Amino acid sequence: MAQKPEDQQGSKGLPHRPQVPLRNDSFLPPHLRSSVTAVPVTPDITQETYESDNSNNSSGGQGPSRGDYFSRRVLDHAIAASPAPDSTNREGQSFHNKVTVGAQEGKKWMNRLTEATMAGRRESMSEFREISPDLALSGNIISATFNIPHSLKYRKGSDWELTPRRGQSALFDSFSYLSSDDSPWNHIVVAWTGEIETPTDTPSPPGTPPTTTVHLSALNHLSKPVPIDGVAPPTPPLVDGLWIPRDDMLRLENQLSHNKRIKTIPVWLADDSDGLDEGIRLKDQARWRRYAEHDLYTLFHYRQHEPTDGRAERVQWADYYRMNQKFANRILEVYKPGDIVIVHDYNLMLLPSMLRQRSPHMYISFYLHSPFPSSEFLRCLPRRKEVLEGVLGANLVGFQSYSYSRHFASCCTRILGFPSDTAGIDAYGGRVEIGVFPIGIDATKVASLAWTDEVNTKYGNLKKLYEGKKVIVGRDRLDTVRGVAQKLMAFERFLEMYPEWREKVVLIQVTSPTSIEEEGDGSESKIASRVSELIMKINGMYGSLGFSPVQHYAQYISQEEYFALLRAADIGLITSVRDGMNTTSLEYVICQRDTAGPLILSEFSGTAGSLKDAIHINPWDLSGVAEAINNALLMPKDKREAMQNSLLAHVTSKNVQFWIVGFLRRLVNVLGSRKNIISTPLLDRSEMLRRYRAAKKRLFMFDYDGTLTPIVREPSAAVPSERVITSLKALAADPQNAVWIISGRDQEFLSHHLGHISGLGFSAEHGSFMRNPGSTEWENLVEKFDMGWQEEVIAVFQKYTDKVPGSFIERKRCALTWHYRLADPEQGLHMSRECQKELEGTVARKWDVEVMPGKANIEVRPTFINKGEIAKRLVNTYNAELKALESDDESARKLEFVLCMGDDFTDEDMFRALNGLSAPNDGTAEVEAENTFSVTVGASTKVTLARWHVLEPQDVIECVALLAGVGGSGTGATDGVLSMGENNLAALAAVEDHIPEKL
Ligand SMILES: O=P(O)(O)OC[C@H]1O[C@@H](O)[C@H](O)[C@@H](O)[C@@H]1O
Repeated sequence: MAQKPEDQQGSKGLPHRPQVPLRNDSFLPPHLRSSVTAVPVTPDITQETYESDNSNNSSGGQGPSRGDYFSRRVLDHAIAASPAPDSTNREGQSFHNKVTVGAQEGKKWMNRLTEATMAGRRESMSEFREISPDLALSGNIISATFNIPHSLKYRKGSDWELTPRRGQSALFDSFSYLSSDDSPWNHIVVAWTGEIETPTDTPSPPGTPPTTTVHLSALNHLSKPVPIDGVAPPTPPLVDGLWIPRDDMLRLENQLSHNKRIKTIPVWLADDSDGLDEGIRLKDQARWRRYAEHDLYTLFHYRQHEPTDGRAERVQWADYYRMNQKFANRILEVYKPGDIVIVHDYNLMLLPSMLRQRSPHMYISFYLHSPFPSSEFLRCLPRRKEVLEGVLGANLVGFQSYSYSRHFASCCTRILGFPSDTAGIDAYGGRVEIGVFPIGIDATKVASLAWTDEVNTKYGNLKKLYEGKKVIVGRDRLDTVRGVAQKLMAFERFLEMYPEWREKVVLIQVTSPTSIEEEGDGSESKIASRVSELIMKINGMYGSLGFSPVQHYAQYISQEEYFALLRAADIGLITSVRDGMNTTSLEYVICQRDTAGPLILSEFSGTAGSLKDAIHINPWDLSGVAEAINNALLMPKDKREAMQNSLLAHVTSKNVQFWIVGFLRRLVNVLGSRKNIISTPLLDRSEMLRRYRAAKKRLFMFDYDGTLTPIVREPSAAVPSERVITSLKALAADPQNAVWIISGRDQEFLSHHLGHISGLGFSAEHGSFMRNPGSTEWENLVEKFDMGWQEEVIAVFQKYTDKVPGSFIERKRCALTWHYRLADPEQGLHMSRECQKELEGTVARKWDVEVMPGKANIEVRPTFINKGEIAKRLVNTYNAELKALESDDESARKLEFVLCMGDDFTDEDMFRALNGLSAPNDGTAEVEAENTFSVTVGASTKVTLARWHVLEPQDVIECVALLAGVGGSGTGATDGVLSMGENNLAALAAVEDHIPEKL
């Protein structure tokens, strides 16, 4: 196999050579390796048609509930080179006049421009490795996308017929680039076969009834042409399945994996596709796209279905889940450490976390090609949590525009409760970065396709046909979000408002059928009839016998016709009411390089953010659009050219290569920086257990909220579970143990919920009150402190309570807390920062009190008393008692084991105190460092003074249960092991054996 440029120059002596040989077939699944011979040539993907679904890259056609499967995971976890074309040359002519029109010239011009653009930044692997030198990149990229880039036709026993798939041209062009010799990466695509078409009768598998013909259009009713004029095309007969024997499956895999342009590994989807030993039976093939297209696509474009009883949704969700799982299985067959996985679009939103679960250190990114709605909309989706959590398995999540990324972050905060900012989300103990990467097109390819002889002829014909007329061109898919009806209404308004243009302007609207299973409720035929009605009305009102102002083509058109049309236009009109990235608008800009026809673009298109020089319109404001059309038609040439130059420079420089390379650079950066951030090690439970068992006197200090119980919305609802009570009881019952709860909670709460465990000691309100084990009396440590500050704090808290709906004040005897857990999370956080600032600038200056931000709260308490002081006091007291025993054994004169666990800012005082008490490491410390386990509950990336971390309260409880010998943890790890009551190695090994599984 041909080597990439960099491999040929292995002598470059680069510090990080790929560990996996580049460009060999070890990257393929085993059964496809070394089968390079006799591979039939498949069509070049660059020759794909532009006739349909191409207008919007976001929607290119393409179980079980989450439980706690993911919560327990650990995430360690050109303008550039060439100047923009000048608007004038030396003679003062326009740049465009300089360019000779004609196929060859046009191609050369565009090639020169793009080559210059790319020249300065052709990537090499070493460049990527320099971004993050410590990253072990293999040089391989696995792209996961829903459909393979080909449509498939199957005939038993012969080679498969592969034709380029319609739509998603930008994405497929990015695949071509990554797979080409211009890119330093090895690239492979993992994708579903898509609905397989077969024109002939096929045999049945052994023992099953014979099957007959399967027609694609029978399987996905929405992929058939839309009956725009009320005449439906004939429907092919429905059949019950297509059987593909194993040999033919392998033949396709071989063809796809040796494709000249893009190597693909197909994902086979069928009900019983687990075995695949004999072959595969395909029945309702469209089912695999149903959930994504019916539920996600719709909602992401701000459209909602009527609520249902959920039965159909459950089935579709199960298919979606299984489909994502099949992708994960397929990827893991080829994945090697150091490979980068890029998951594309809404069909595969569960895939990142499914991969993360099975390969915690995988480099995973996710890119959403469609819009992402605001949390107000997303929260209507019954599976909102699963979908968000699925994506959060990625290291980097990319969006088309800033507003989509902002919505995603805000959904993660509002729906999942994860802290987020504009750059990322803190989730599952790690950081998921987000970024904006507007997709581009392959400008060189489009330019070369748009100036062929055939296109030139068609262009000439069109110009002749519409001689003397101004031509407005629209090309959209016929679904509700493309705004075709809005466009027609605006055009009608234009003819009404500006009668001088009647009979002088024609709107050529090409409408292709949708391939999206979006509506399922007949909306697609409703929109088709609405479009027909509007056209009839406009043509009836403003047309004549010899002229129709709207020329409507409800069909796929050829690539040549498409480009001829874009070139022949005086105005490009895009009125989508919502779309991710509109590639037609980008292709229009290329096609207008000589004629500079203005582009009128909906502000609701993701492209609007990048194409600043287009004329932006609101498709809902019909008079505004009409006005924009009139202005565009009257626009002076120099203004049009200036706009065009700027747009063209943007489209050619921010092309598809720029997009994918930018995305990869950012990903490599994110992965590299991940290594440098603070990482507190995960608690070594076997080491802790060993030390525990060896110790004669042990001290335990547990925080309460967020440590022994999860944080809940209503503070009073944070009651200890049965397992917490049983484990604490067992631990405290051991006379060698001193067990304390050190909390910000008040005496009443602690006494009420845990006071019955007589062996427990308590410290309430961050150290203000103490109750010794075995006692019911509380000692007041702040008795002598002036509490005058409380009224001032309450006044400030009250002000914020009035401003933030859902917030409230918790008055304890000493400490005061303002909670915003029930408030809007973003407003709550913002106002809590204001509140903290205000308190620090006023009350805290006057009184000796500390203002502490907690989890969705702010607390104020006297400075001199804190949890750290209590920790010191306990260690000193117990050590003093041990010394008083005057044992001969030196080690028995001090605590031999200390475990302290907490989750928030206030617990850091305990960790700080213990760090002080366990130093120096020369035997003179109050407690030896190796016997001191300070553990924070939360991410390994959290800034903490603790030496260890665990992820969540559940882990704390399992630790307590492990030490106390309480079984039934659900892992079985401790069952029957500690009850042996002996410190034998076999028992310990048994525990250790189970620990990795648990962690
Ligand atoms: O110190 P802990 O146990 O984490 O508690 C912190 C805070 O948690 C909150 O939930 C309580 O309402 C407060 O009263 C308390 O101070």
